[in-house]
Amino acid sequence: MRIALLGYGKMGKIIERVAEERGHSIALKVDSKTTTLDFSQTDVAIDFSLPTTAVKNIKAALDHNIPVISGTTGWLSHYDDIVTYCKSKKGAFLYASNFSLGVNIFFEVNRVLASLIANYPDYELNIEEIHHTQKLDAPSGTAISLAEDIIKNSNYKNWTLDEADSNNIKIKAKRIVDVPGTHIINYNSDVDSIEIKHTAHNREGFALGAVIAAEWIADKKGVFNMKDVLNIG
Ligand SMILES: NC(=O)C1=CN([C@@H]2O[C@H](COP(=O)(O)OP(=O)(O)OC[C@H]3O[C@@H](n4cnc5c(N)ncnc54)[C@H](OP(=O)(O)O)[C@@H]3O)[C@@H](O)[C@H]2O)C=CC1
Ligand SMILES: O=C(O)C1=N[C@H](C(=O)O)C[C@H](O)C1
Repeated sequence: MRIALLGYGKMGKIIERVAEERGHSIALKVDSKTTTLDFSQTDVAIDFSLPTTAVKNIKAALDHNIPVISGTTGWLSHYDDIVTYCKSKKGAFLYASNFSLGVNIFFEVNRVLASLIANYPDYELNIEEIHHTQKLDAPSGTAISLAEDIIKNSNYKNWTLDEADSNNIKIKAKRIVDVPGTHIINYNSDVDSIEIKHTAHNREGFALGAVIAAEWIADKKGVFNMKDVLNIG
C-alpha cells in the first residue's frame, strides 16, 4: 500500500517506520513547508497534523478519491461537515481520537462502568488526562471520547474543562514534559473510590493502530470508527 502522511511530526515519523515494517511505502510526506499535495501515487492517506490543518488535509484526500483516516484532535467542531463532505464525494473516512488497541479496550470498560454506576449518585466523577507540553489542544480527544461515552451511559448531560459543576463531567488536563498520554476515570464517594486508568508508555500503539486502520479502510466506502476496525465490544 502506498501511504500519504498528512503531517510528518512525532506521529508521522513513527507511522512511517511501522508502515514500512508492515511492507508499505510512503508516497507523500506533508508538513508545514509543503506547498502542493500530489496524491497521484497514493492508495490511502493518514492525517496526524494540527487542529487547524486537519480539515483541509482530509478534504484534499477526499477530493482525490483517496480513503483517509485522521488521528488529529482538536478539530471536531467540523466533524459533521467532514461526514457530509465524505458522503457527497462517495469517499472513505475514519476518525479516531485514539488508535491504540489498549485505549479502545479502555473505552469499552469505561462504557460498562458508567452504566453500572449511573444509578448511584453518591459517586462523584472526574476525568484526568496528562500529556506532553507540546500538545496544542485540551482536553485531549481521548478524554472527550471518554466523556461522551459516559454521557451516553449515565445521567450526566455535558462535560467541562476544569470547572466543577455537578451536572457536568469535570475534565482536568495536565501537561508534563514527555508524557505520551495518560487517562484516568475516577468515581469517588465518601466510603470508597473506583478508578480506571490507561497509560501509554510510548507512541507505538497509536501508530500501529493507525496503520491497521489505514490497511482496513483502503478498499472501503463510507464513514467509520475504530469499532468497525477492531473486533472488540
Ligand atoms: N488519534 C491518536 O491515536 C493520536 C492522535 N494524536 C494527535 O495527532 C496530532 C499530531 O500529533 P503529533 O505528531 O504529536 O504532532 P506534531 O506537532 O509532532 O506534528 C504535527 C505535524 O503536522 C505538520 N503540519 C503543519 N502544517 C501542516 C499542514 N498544513 N498539513 C499537514 N501537516 C502539517 C507539522 O509540520 P512541521 O513539522 O513542519 O511543523 C508536523 O509535521 C495531534 O492533533 C495529536 O493530538 C497524537 C497521537 C495519537
Ligand atoms: O497529542 C497527543 O500526543 C495525543 N493525542 C490524542 C488525544 O488528544 O487524545 C491521543 C493520545 O492521547 C496522544
